[in-house]
Amino acid sequence: MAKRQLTRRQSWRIEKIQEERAARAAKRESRAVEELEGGDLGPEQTGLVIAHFGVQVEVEALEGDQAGQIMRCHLRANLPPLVTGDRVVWRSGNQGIGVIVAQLPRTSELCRPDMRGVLKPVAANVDQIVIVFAPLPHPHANLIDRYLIAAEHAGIRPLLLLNKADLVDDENGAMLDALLGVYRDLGYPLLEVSASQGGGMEDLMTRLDGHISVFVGQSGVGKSSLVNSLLPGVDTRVGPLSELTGKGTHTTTTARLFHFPGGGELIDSPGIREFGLGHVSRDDVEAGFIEFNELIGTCRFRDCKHDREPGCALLKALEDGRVHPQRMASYRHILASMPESEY
Ligand SMILES: Nc1nc2c(ncn2[C@@H]2O[C@H](COP(=O)(O)OP(=O)(O)OP(=O)(O)O)[C@@H](O)[C@H]2O)c(=O)[nH]1
Ligand SMILES: [Zn+2]
Repeated sequence: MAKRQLTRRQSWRIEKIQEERAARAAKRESRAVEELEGGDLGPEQTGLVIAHFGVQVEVEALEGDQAGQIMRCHLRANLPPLVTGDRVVWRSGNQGIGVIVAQLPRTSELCRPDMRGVLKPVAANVDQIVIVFAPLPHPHANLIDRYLIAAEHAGIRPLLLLNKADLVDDENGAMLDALLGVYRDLGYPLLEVSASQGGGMEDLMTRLDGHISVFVGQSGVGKSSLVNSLLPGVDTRVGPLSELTGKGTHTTTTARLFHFPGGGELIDSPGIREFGLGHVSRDDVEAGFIEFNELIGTCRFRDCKHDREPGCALLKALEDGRVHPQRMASYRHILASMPESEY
């Protein structure tokens, strides 16, 4: 989509129109739900939201004869907003359309700021963030640390994945070893693969099995290549079949859940691939540096900025080699990039 500068007034009007549209859609929805509920509904069963389209969702049945089947569902009124990955209770209606009657508790939420800057969940129950990097484009420790902070903040385990292992050579080898060493020492799981040459992909599949994963990372590191090789024959850019034309519609915004043939699930969307450090506080940043955990709160001054204060536990740990200089630099860089008010 082309980016245009909108005036405040224009964006306000667009928002207004969108709100009115949403209100009309909600009204139509509630009539549809009433109609469905007036008819014969199947028993309550659990399902998994695999995609989300405005006021309706696509649900995969998790139990019984219908397990694995996908059904378009309306939402009963007063349900909280659902996102891809949500587990729900639903009932099937006639004509292959169902009704969601309840949302089951989430174990995690991935959030992104919406157009107004308000944090909104975009995926639920993700339990593994695969942070992809490569010899090329040149990996930035700082960016990896930002993803790690986001993962720690969301309470989701990270997996560091070096792709394009085939491009490791004498020139970049030492730099990559040093980079990987820092994270290995911190105890983060690490894997080296090559999406194009196939090396390490079996290990990756094993790591994906039993998890709902998302792939994140800088543009060009090979996320599409990885996903395409793990989901052969699936066009992840194609949305649901349009009822009118029967052709796939390209949905670029909503997240979709895919099953890896080797086990495990992927939730993917362009938005999720760019998922980064949204709105976090100084405390969140500190909590994201897991090696700081036992040090924070032990500085001489309660409001220590760990800059040059005497009796600073972090500076002492840096001096003793318990905190890696690269991580300390990264921590400072991230704090410096945050608005003053967050301090
Ligand atoms: N040598 C090598 N090249 C790879 C590998 N994986 C991907 N590439 C190449 O890296 C380039 C970028 O790959 P993409 O899969 O488009 O990267 P991406 O992370 O999805 O990029 P965005 O779509 O911009 O976010 C392409 O030219 C791929 O062919 C690999 O394992 N080895
Ligand atoms: Zn300090």
